[in-house]
Parts: sequence; C-alpha cells; structure tokens
Amino acid sequence: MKVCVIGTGYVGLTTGVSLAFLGHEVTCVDLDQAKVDMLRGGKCPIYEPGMEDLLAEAAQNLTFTTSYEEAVPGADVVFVAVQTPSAEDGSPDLRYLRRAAESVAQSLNHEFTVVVNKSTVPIGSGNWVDAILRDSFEQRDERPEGVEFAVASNPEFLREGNAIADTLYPDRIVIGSDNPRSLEVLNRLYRPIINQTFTAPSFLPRPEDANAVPLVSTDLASAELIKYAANAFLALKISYANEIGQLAAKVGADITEVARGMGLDQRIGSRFLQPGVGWGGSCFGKDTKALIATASEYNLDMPIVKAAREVNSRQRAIAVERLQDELRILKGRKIGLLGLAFKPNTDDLRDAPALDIANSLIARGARVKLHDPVATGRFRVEQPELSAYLSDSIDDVFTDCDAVVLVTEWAQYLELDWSKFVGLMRTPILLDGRHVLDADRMRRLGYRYVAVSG
Ligand SMILES: NC(=O)C1=CN([C@@H]2O[C@H](COP(=O)(O)OP(=O)(O)OC[C@H]3O[C@@H](n4cnc5c(N)ncnc54)[C@H](O)[C@@H]3O)[C@@H](O)[C@H]2O)C=CC1
Ligand SMILES: O=C(O)[C@H]1O[C@H](OP(=O)(O)OP(=O)(O)OC[C@H]2O[C@@H](n3ccc(=O)[nH]c3=O)[C@H](O)[C@@H]2O)[C@H](O)[C@@H](O)[C@@H]1O
Repeated sequence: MKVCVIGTGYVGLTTGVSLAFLGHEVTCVDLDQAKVDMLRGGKCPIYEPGMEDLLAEAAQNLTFTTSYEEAVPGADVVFVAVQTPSAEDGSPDLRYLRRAAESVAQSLNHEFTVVVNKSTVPIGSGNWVDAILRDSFEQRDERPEGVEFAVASNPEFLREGNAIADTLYPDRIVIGSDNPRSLEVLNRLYRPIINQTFTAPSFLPRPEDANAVPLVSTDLASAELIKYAANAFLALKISYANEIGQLAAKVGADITEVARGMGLDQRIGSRFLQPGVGWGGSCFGKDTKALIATASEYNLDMPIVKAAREVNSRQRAIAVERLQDELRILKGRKIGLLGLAFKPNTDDLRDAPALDIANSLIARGARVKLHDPVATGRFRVEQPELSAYLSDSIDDVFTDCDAVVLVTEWAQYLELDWSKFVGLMRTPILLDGRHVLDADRMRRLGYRYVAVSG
C-alpha cells in the first residue's frame, strides 16, 4: 500500500521505516531539512538501536522529503506523528497537529485516504482533525473530484530504545475510527504484523513467544482514551512501587524483594515495578497532565493520576535528600551523576530525572560532574547552561568526588570495574538511583552504598 508519514521523530520514523520494511511504499515528510538530509543519507537523527540497520534494509521502499505535495497525493494512509508537547495549562499543544492536518488537506487527491492520528492526542482530536481537514480541503482553489477521506486513531505504544521490536512484535494494535472503510484499510496495512507473516529483520529475530497480535478495532474516542489510560497506568504502577519503597526504607524492608514478591503474582506482573528516581521522558509527564486536563473539562477529578505525579516528583527530591543525609552539607561538595538520558538506550533528555537532580544540587551549592555514554552531544545543544558541568571521562567524575549517583542504568555503568573507582573518591558514597547495583558487593568494595528507597 502507499503510505505517507508526517514527522520523522521517534514515532514517525519508526512507523515509516517499519512499514517500508514490511513492503509498503512509504514517503516520510518532515519540515526539518537537516533531519531529511540525514535520513536520505541513511543516517538516523536520533539514537535508537537498530534504526540505521532497518533503514538500510527498507531503503528501496522509503523516500524522505520536506514536501507534502510529493508525499500525500495517492497515499492510502497518511500517518500524522508530530509532537504534542504540554501547553502552559497542561493540555497538549496541538499547533503542530493543526498545521500538519492543514497541509495534508492541501495535497489530498486520492479516491480514499485514511488520515491517522498516531501522535498522542486528547480525546476528541479525531473529530477536530476531521473538521480541520474538511475546512482546509473546502478552501482549496482547485479541488479535485472524487476525493474522499476519513480520520482514524492508531495510538503508538513503542518505548524509546526498543522502538523497532515494539513495532514489529507489539502486544496489541489499537485502531479507532467511526468509518468502517478506514478500519478495513488499516487492518490490511497491519496484516503482516497482526499475523506475523513477515521475515524478521536480520538483526532482530522474532522472539520465540511472538504470536499473532491482537487487534483492538474500536471507535475513535475509545482508541484515544486507551493510549492515555495505558500510559497513566504504567506511570502509576512505577509510582506505587516508589511509594511502597519509601515505606520499605522506614521499616527496614528491601523494596527490590518486595517488588519481586508482588510481581510474581500474575495479576500484578513484575514489569514497571522497578523503584528509583522515578519516571521521566517525553510522555508519562505530559500524558498524565493531559489526562487530568481532559477530565477537568468534564468536572472530573483524577486523584490517582495526580498522586502518581506527586510521588514521581518527590522521588527526585528524595534522591537529593539522601545525599544531604549522607554528606550533611552539600555546599562545595563534588557530586557525580552517571546517566543523563531519561532511561538507557536513548539520547532523549526530555523530563530526565538527572536534569532536576543536577539543578537542585547546583542550587544548593554543590559542584556537579555529569556523564552519559550517548546523550552528551544532545545535552550540549539542549542544556547549554548545564553543559559546563559535563565530563567525558568516568575517571574524572569519580576523582575527588564526595558522592556519585547512578541516575540512568546504562549497561556501560553496570559493567564498570567498580573496584577501580572507589579509591579515587574523597568520600565513597554511592547512591543507586535505580536499585540495580549489588549492594553487598558495593559495600565489600568499600562504597558507602545507599539507594533511593533504603
Ligand atoms: N517518543 C515516544 O516514545 C512516543 C511518542 N508518542 C507520541 O507520538 C508523538 C510524536 O512523538 P515523538 O516522535 O517523540 O516526537 P518528536 O519530537 O521526536 O518528532 C516530531 C517530528 O515531527 C516534525 N514535525 C512537526 N511539525 C511538522 C509538520 N507540520 N510537518 C512535518 N513534520 C513536522 C518535527 O520536525 C519532528 O521531527 C507525540 O504525540 C508523542 O506523545 C507516542 C508513543 C511513544
Ligand atoms: O507514550 C510514550 O511515549 C511511551 O511511553 C513509555 O515509553 P518510554 O517513555 O519510551 O520509556 P519506558 O520504558 O516506559 O520508561 C519510562 C520511564 O519510566 C522509568 N521506569 C520504567 C520502568 C520501571 O519499572 N521503573 C521506572 O522508573 C524509566 O527509567 C523511564 O524514565 C511507554 O512505556 C510506552 O508504551 C509509550 O508508548
């Protein structure tokens, strides 16, 4: 089928490249010429494992352009995957989506095109995009005859760092539309994934437990709400583990054992119970805020979602308090942070816990040293004020340091020869912000090991 994808960020690029890999003819549009140039050269503008390999494997079905005129005409499906960041009041800023929809309407010329909201958009956005498309289409100077279109929602559930596997081997696909023909088109588009009939990419074999993928085919509003409800649930699951973690620290229980004991109950499940400095990233914060904003439009409070957010921001503050408890005085102390990206295997710094922790330490007079194996290039661009604190060397981070915090559990850090660094520190305080290091071993090596919860 002929597919157009608007926006080549984490979601748009993964969608476009994966669909091209499956044999669809895909054109990706982005307004950012630099991104398009890189992608045309086979280079990926974001750090996403496997993406350049998949780009190479899908190259023959894939075109990148800044021109809607080149991409939209003739497309059976147009995915809109532009950013939807939080506006001042917490609701999503839909300017990018509006502009994309208006541009799509200027170029539609096919007998039937499904315009799909893949961005995470508030409930009701399907109708809103439909109205924008129709208004903009009506305003065209030359309107082609026999052009029909309908809007669908196809929320995305990929995780950064795991984007390709999450797309090719998803837990489910959700499509929502009030137009049966759209559902049929999207069902056809996704058939190779639903039935798992494609040949797996050479670098990413099909997992042994990969089965046929359940398809949730529903109405627009339900599809839109599924996305927010799922993200908020994942966020509150982590916050719950962190809230229990704080009690565990008080009563002398080990939160890692508690989470394991809870997670083995299949009704609870062990994933997303990892305690620590809490969740960050571009979506959990923004989407929980948006859910609360939507509910308030209906005079509905969302106390559980609000609490999940409060617990999460408290975890970042608790990390700093732990350091203060250990060091008593933070002024003048040298404190190293290992890991800046909001999680491993990405260079995404949006709402990364490391940023709040670094800023809070600096505000209290500490001198920080910041390290990340991948995200420093992006950090320099996005965080110019903090860039002076960056260090390229782990030795430099530990040397004369009063405390080191493991903020992001990159494999490189877990595999460090920790015995080598303890002697470089002024005081060997090690705060495990992710509860991933072996506490007993670290203590044997001479560290004063502390964790965020206990
Ligand atoms: N990042 C993630 O892991 C996930 C994100 N989402 C949702 O997907 C949406 C996109 O997120 P990301 O991919 O992270 O965003 P992003 O910021 O990485 O990428 C958005 C891209 O759209 C381009 N763009 C903006 N306006 C445009 C226009 N009018 N025409 C053409 N291109 C345009 C931008 O230049 C940028 O390259 C958001 O709504 C987000 O909530 C959903 C699931 C996962
Ligand atoms: O809508 C989105 O953008 C995406 O948001 C999350 O994906 P992502 O933000 O890429 O990363 P996650 O792996 O979910 O991690 C989010 C944050 O939670 C933290 N986390 C995760 C799991 C856990 O047990 N504990 C924990 O603190 C991570 O360190 C990270 O900061 C969801 O997992 C995706 O399904 C969703 O599509």
